[in-house]
Order: sequence, then C-alpha cells, then structure tokens
Amino acid sequence: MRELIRLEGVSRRYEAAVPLWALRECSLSLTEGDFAVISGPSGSGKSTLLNLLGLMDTPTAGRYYFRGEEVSALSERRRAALRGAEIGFVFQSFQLLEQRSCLENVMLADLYTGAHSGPSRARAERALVAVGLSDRGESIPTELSGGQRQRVAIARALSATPSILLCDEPTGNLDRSTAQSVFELFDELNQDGVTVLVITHDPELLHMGNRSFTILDGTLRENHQS
Ligand SMILES: Nc1ncnc2c1ncn2[C@@H]1O[C@H](COP(=O)(O)OP(=O)(O)OP(=O)(O)O)[C@@H](O)[C@H]1O
Repeated sequence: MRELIRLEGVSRRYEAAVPLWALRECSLSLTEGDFAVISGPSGSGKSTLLNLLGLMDTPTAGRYYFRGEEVSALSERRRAALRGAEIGFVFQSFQLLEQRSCLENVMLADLYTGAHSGPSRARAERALVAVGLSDRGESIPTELSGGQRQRVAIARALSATPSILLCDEPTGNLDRSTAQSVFELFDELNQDGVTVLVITHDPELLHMGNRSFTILDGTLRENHQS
C-alpha cells in the first residue's frame, strides 16, 4: 500500500492576543487503507491538525506531503482543487440542508468540496446504499435520527470518491450506542478500501482503528499496543 499522507515536523502557531503554538513538530505517516483515530482533550490541537490535513490551512513550520507531493506551501487555489478531488469531510454537526431530500443532499456534495459538478444521481444512490440508507433517499434530514443524518453526511463525503475521509468529532452529537454504530460503518467502509481519519475527544473509540494517536498540548504521539 502506498503512503497517502506524511507530516514532517509540522507546527502551527496562532498569532492571537496571546500567541500560541497549537501544534508542535507533529509527524505522521498514513498509508492508503489506514483507519486512524486521533483522540485528545479539548484545546489539544485536534481541529487545527484536521484543518491542516484537509488543506484548509497551512503549517507555520514543517512539511506536508500528499501522495508524495509537498503541499505545505501551495496557493489557496491549488489547495482547493486538491481538496475537492481528494478529501471528503464529515463534521460533528452533519451540515445537511434541511429543506432538501437526503438524495439531493448527497448530490449537492460539490457545495462542500468545491468541485465543479456534483455526483450523478446513480453515484449518490450508490453512496446511500453504502451507508445503509438506500430506502431513505426521499426523506428530509429532519425526519431522520442523528445517527441516520450522520450516515447521509458520510454518503455525501463518499460520493465524490475521495482518497481519504477526514472526520471531525463525527459522533460528538450522538449517544454512545449510535456513536458505536457510526464507527462500525467507518470500519466497514475501511474494509472496502476507504482510508479514514477520525478525530474524537472520546479515548474509548481509539481502539476502533488500526492506527491510534493521542494529541496533548499540540504534540501528536502514536499509541502502540503493548
Ligand atoms: N484561530 C485561532 N486563533 C487563536 N487561537 C486558536 C485559534 N484556533 C484555535 N486556537 C487555539 O489553539 C488551541 C488548539 O485549538 P483546537 O481547536 O485545534 O483544539 P481542539 O483539540 O480541536 O479542541 P476542541 O476539542 O475543544 O474542539 C487552543 O488553545 C485554541 O484556543
């Protein structure tokens, strides 16, 4: 399997009233097919890391390679193009359009990826099948449970056939058993070849991936089974 993501000594400093190093010399190598779970407490740098990996932000220091290409200093325009082609995002708050059907939400994936045209209806239907919601395409999100809404959001992210799904606290609004079922869906998708990276404040979900990391005070460490 090929390396998909490599961070080398990546740091991010925010120039706020009190300047702060939100990430400190983070290194990370993810291979296609990995399912990585990164856990850390509030304020530890999780969203900062995800924004960098998702090409929404650039490091203050260090290098980011995506499929071997250095992307740390790309223009905003080139980052947006790469983001649209390669990365699927899943958020805590689902970010579905409440007035549109689930199928339309999936077909409107381009609103988030910046791609020029959304997936075809057939591809959107396949994405709903992949998340176990083939019979809910015509429902609107408010008719669904929280777990089902997150499945629609996952289908939307998948429909653009990204190289990696980046998930920011995807179970933060769900109860424990629903959270578990969403992680089981990530596991199934991963078995089908999707590379997944999830950040969570919940250390109990760390064991769900094949790679697990802890972030504390901006410092990222891989957890190795003893
Ligand atoms: N735009 C910003 N300007 C200044 N400081 C920021 C900015 N964004 C985040 N920070 C600070 O950087 C640190 C890391 O924030 P980050 O949002 O990455 O943490 P997190 O682990 O995602 O937290 P949470 O679990 O609460 O969402 C925090 O101390 C935060 O206050």
